[in-house]
Amino acid sequence: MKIFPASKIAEIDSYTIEHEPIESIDLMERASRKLFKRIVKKFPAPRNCKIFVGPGNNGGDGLALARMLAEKNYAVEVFIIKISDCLSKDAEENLQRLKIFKTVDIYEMASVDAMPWLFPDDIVIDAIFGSGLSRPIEGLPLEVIKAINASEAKVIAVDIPSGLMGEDNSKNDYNGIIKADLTLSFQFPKLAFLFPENAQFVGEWEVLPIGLHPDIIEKEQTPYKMLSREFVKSLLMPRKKFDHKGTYGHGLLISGSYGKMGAAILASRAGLRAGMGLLTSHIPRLGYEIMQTAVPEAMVSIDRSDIIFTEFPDLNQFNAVAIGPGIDKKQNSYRAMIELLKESKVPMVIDADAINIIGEHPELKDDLPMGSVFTPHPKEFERLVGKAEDSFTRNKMQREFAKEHSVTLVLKGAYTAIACPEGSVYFNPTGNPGMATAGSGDVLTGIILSLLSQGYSSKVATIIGVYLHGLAGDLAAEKIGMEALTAGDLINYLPKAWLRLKK
Ligand SMILES: NC(=O)C1=CN([C@@H]2O[C@H](COP(=O)(O)OP(=O)(O)OC[C@H]3O[C@@H](n4cnc5c(N)ncnc54)[C@H](O)[C@@H]3O)[C@@H](O)[C@H]2O)[C@H](O)CC1
Ligand SMILES: [K+]
Repeated sequence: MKIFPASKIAEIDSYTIEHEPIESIDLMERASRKLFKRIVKKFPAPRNCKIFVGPGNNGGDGLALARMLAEKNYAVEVFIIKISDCLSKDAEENLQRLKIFKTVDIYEMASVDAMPWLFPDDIVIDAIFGSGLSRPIEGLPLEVIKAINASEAKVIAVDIPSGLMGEDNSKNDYNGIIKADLTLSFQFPKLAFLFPENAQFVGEWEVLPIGLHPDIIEKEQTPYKMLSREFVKSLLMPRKKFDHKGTYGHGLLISGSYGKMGAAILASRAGLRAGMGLLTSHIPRLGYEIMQTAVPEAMVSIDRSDIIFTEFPDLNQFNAVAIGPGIDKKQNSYRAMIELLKESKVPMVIDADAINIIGEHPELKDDLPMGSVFTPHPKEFERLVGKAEDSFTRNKMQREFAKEHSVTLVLKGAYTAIACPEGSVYFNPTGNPGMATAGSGDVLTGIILSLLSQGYSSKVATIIGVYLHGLAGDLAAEKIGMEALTAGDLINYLPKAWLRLKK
């Protein structure tokens, strides 16, 4: 699913109005009907609804919704916040349509003194500003937003919480943003919903399709996309009858050190479960028996060092390489890393301390093999790319890094973001907080290595890998809960994740 910047939404709207064709007031009616149906489904017993309305079409949606709820016998009060002298054309039309309902009290709020008391059982509908917001909120609407946020009422935001910018909130005033319990977004999520610091405003969010024109959605370009099962499934290569293990490639995994052999085991097991034909695990000498016992399917290559990574086997036999899980960043590992980057001609996954080594020695960035994939968590990202004060800026830095170095750069977290060399960013919807556990990243590295070895491009291997990893986490959490989930469970649920993905 594409995610468009707020600035493009008016364009998509106008195209729909002209080419469907549909009157703009009818498009508003269709959108509001979707809101109405969703709200009634969520709160089937009529509740007191207090609807706060702004001057634009977001306010128009609120006014149309008020009429629909009143028809269904919900107790509705409408508060039109006096922000400008007139309402938008369609909002004005909906105000006239609403006035016919004598059961609905309509108040014009010229000052915050007219703010009603909000009870915990009330439903507050936030229809103050939508995608047309152009600057931080001040004055009367700011006071109203603060009062709503101070209440215990359930808050439902129409399209986007008022005050939140669709993308860049780096200069916003956080006091002037509605804190919604539920956000019902028209047709697409907004980019800002995917950033952790905005979760306090967005609450849960859902997308309501409102029938915007498919041609313009197809034609209009955007760098931001949300992964879906259908899309990820369409990227899979089918297995054929006469395939043999050579068909699915041979991966080299460089991992483990003294005290961290678990990372090597997890990444190796995950790699095999993700379908690679052959795996060679290169580990320090102390890990030999551990690996042979825990992962009998893996071949083992032994480092001359007992405890760390200092060398690697002949690379010619491998289709892909991964380095990082559980390695250390000792001086000798850094030296071996210089050689590895120079010699490798196949795509590489670079994770954990391998990222930190490059972060500490930025000149290594000039030797990255084509098709490299980086998988940092936020702290490793900071060491590699730099510090950002907010997620939008971080996302921009991520995109620029991916482009400049021609790499795929994953930023792990809720809605893991995958930035590709050509400038696009894919956000992943699978996964849950149960996966915030030791070894989860090692499993991801193993999976991506496995897919690269099987011949998927770096971009596709990363997309499938990230999606599958999160899906395994979701299936595991469904069965055993989030608290008890460990990285090993992610591997155990990989088979089910594959089946669900291919269903
Ligand atoms: N395609 C769709 O998704 C549809 C969306 N609908 C709804 O329309 C709004 C967008 O409406 P728009 O009129 O463009 O913008 P707003 O309602 O957000 O209001 C903008 C209004 O306010 C002024 N303004 C902007 N920022 C400020 C500010 N900080 N302080 C004061 N005033 C401000 C601006 O100049 C405008 O006058 C979308 O979110 C949906 O809810 C349609 O109903 C259906 C199709
Ligand atoms: K809103």
